[in-house]
Amino acid sequence: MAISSAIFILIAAITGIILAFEPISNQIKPYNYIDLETVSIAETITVLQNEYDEIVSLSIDENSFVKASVITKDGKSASFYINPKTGEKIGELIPKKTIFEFATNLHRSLFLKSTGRFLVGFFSFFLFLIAITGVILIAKRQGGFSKVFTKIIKEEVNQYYHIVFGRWFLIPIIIITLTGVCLSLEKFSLLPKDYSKHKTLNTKTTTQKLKTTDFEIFKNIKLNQVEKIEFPFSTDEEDFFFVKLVNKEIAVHQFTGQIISEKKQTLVNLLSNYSLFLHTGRGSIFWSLVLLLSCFAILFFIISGFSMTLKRRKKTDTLNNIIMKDEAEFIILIGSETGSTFKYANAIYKALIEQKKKVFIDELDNYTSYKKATNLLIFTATYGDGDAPANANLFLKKLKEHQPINNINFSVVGFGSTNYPEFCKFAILVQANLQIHENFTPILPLFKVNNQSFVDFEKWFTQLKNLYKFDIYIDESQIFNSKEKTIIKVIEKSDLNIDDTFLLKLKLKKNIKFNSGDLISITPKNEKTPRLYSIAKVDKHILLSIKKHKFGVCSTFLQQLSKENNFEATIQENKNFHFPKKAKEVILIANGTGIGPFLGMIAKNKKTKISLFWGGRTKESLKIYKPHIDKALKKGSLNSFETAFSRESDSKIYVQNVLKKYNHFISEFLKNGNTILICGSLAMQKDVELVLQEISEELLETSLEEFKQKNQIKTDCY
Ligand SMILES: Cc1cc2nc3c(=O)[nH]c(=O)nc-3n(C[C@H](O)[C@H](O)[C@H](O)COP(=O)(O)O)c2cc1C
Repeated sequence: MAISSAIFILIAAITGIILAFEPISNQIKPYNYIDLETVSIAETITVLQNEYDEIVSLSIDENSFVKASVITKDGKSASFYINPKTGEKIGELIPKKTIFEFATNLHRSLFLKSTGRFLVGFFSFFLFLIAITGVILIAKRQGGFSKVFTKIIKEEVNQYYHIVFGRWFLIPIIIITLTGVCLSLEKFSLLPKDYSKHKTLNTKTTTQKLKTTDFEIFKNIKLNQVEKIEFPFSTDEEDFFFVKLVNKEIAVHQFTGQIISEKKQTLVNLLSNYSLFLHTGRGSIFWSLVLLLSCFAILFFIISGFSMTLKRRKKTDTLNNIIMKDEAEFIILIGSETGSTFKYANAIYKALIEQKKKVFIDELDNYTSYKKATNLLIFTATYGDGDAPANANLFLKKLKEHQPINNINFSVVGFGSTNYPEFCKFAILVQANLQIHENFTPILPLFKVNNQSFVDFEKWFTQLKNLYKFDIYIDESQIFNSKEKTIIKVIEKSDLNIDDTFLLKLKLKKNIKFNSGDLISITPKNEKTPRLYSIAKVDKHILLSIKKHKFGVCSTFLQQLSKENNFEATIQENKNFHFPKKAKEVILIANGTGIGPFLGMIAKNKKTKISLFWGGRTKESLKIYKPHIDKALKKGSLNSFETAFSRESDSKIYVQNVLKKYNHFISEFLKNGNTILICGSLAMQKDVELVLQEISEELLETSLEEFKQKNQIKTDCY
């Protein structure tokens, strides 16, 4: 259905775009410079009678161009545009251009005559339904009808603009589709017929012959109310003037000027006139432009809609179970709407299968009983305003209906985004429902993954591995398209510094977009588990700050590389740890090699006031970073730099100790909605967060959680 309607709607939209130019190109012709409100019928007739032998008809079109059909003094019949004040011919009639003729036919009937007209009307109605259901979907995703016009969070370009344009063009599209349906119904004579007749108002009461230009009625009616005047065909008294006005038709006696009969416009006439105007934009450049933009919007909806569907299909069509549900020991259930959560669930599924585990994977809505299941892993996203995703609506109900056969250990991973007030709310609900169920036992606390962050996910994965003592790894290419693997060349390597740290400058062979804060994933030879390093982007290259661990396979491999060496890696976007756009002030906190991504953020900074806090062992530890810091301080891209050394004196000073001294600065900073980025060891992150928590509680009387919820605290710690 989607494809067939898309084809028809595509044709209608493209031809609609062409046709929108017709009224515009007509309107810009210079034939309507006289204000018709100032000219009466009598005036125009007077001048026409002087100029021509006979007048056949006079009409005013939608562009307010006055057209006269006359017999000229040399006996020829002619039609042209006139100046209604002087009767002069001012231009030839505009012939319909071939392109508009062609587009009109295709638009109206696809060159298929009645069948085509029917199809076009039918699909016009379809588009109306699509628009209405689209709004219902927006409401569902935004968390209710009252939120349809609230701020949209930009998750994905297609999805974002689908909603933005959806809001702007909803009303014009509804108008276009409904008027389209009306016009089709009219063509098939399905609108109520106009049976009304001329009502006789007067019969001739006087024999006095007046000059046409002396008729009171013609003196009183201005041209802006007139659509057409047909002049009497002969001098027979039974031949009248037929005057079609905007709101009625009248017959006027050709000798006395009396109104003989009139016919008021019916509702059906009015409807079809308005349908024609609203559907074609005739006579209005503004409305033609609205129609034009709406056609472009429809094209965009078709393209973005298909693109989203295909992407989702690709992500969700991948559940390939090799055993039946009742044989499985591990059950993986997914709650996902746009499909990204599937990638993670599938990666875990494959990892467990490699461990020769009996695993069954399914969507949350298919929850049922599982004869041999002892472990349940749930991965679920959250939608709307903390609601279940599309394939998980029924889960909580089904959980009550199906009593598990065995006792089951479970772990829930919530996928969500801190951009939404109800971060991972549905996962929280699932966790709570399982927790109070007597047959389910939690093996791990609820884990939340922000914006599909691989780093967040790995934290859960590491705990799962430790808990089950599994030697499993995730095939990253499942999560990050393996095509993205790229060759990387070493262009610079620093000497090994005092704490076995070093800097590595790398060049990408392919032109891949990345930012400071993104991750590079490197899998050493003969190894399966990839290692992640945070990237700094300096002079378009990658700068890594690495600590060589004594038995570290990857860090040793990287340390042994020399200039010009190549190796393979993938770049992973880590949106959660990008430098905030348009920020006035930012605080960066790091220890050890955690300073890495910050070197890139600082190097690129132009307008933001950055305060950097860094903790290391000794002054010597700073040596490899110092040139970058000094340059930035001098250039002004770094505002202040505070250090903490843990092995310089007897009293150990850590970065969190220095932060404490700046408590007032930090509290003001957070209060003003600014962002803090933290990078380095997990132990440091914990201690820093304790200090920030203290500052929030003591000086701001709130919890640090509030700032985390608002995405003011971004972390990348390992
Ligand atoms: C319209 C919309 C509403 C969302 N609402 C929430 C929400 O209330 N809470 C939350 O944590 N995440 C919310 N998210 C973020 C998604 O849960 C998150 O992007 C998730 O990773 C998507 O996974 P999926 O691709 O498997 O559906 C929302 C996303 C969209 C597009």
